[in-house]
Amino acid sequence: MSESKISVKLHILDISEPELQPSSLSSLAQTCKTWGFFHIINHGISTDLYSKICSMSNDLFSLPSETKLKLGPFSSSKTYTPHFLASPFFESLRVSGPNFFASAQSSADVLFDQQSSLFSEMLQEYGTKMAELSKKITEILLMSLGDGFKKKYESEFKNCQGYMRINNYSAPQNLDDEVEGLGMHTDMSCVTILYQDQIGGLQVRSEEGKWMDISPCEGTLLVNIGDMLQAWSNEKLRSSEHRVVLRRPENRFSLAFFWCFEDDKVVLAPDDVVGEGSERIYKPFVCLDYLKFRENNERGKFEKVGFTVKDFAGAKPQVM
Ligand SMILES: O=C(O)CCC(=O)C(=O)O
Ligand SMILES: [Fe+2]
Repeated sequence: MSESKISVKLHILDISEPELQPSSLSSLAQTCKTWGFFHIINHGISTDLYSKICSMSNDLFSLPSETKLKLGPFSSSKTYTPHFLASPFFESLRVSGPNFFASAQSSADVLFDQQSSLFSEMLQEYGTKMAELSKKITEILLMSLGDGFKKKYESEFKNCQGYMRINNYSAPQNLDDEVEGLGMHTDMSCVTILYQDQIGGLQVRSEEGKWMDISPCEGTLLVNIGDMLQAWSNEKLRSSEHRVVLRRPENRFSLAFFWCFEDDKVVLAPDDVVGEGSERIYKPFVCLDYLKFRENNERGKFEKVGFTVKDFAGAKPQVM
């Protein structure tokens, strides 16, 4: 499967800057149209918080399968995705906002014998910070679309909600070649903020269909555009296909935060976003209907995707 070990060079956005230069905004817009991925620096999350969450996550995923399976996918809580659903190497735990503490604690209560709120407190802190960052990032992305778009935050994005997935990739044995840890997919979010550890393996698919590595870069977080924002921006922002390949006999840890429209939001690119003389690429659709489509469709299922928002709401029929 080894196709490419070429790393892509992505725009780096300093999120602490109070005012961005027009050149920085236009470079961001270009990156988002071409790759849909960029790095952020000075995000204010300490390495200490990541080490702690990573170590807690190790404890959690080391529990026996029977214990973890009490959380899903066939239990009522469905917060746990076991091995073999997305890939033999992938498992994850979902923690939902806005009350990340309560969500994490309800999983911790099932998993751990000893009562402790440390895990949930950390995830509450992380979730809150990620929600703040997501708001800031969305506003900057709106500004990158052009003058006057920032004000759309209030009317369109103020009810966005976040959830996160703690992802654990187990170490592949007998590595002659790389293996797929997480199959090709697009995210269903508006934006995703991703922390990946130093193992590497995340890849983005170029517009020409070539897989490019996104190498870990210490101190940065990775942001990518999801399907909701691709549709809302009439493809001025791209939701790129990505995947994870495993090349090293080591465990890999990542933490993905998804910032999404509320379930009953009708996604429709505003006229001024579409622009005069351009066609609207997507028909209006209700967010939850798209999420269900992805969940229920064999070809659009969870991480294994060939079927996304364009197939669901594209104004023109897709050539299959
Ligand atoms: O583990 C990673 O680096 C990527 C995870 C991912 O793409 C996802 O959870 O949607
Ligand atoms: Fe993803």
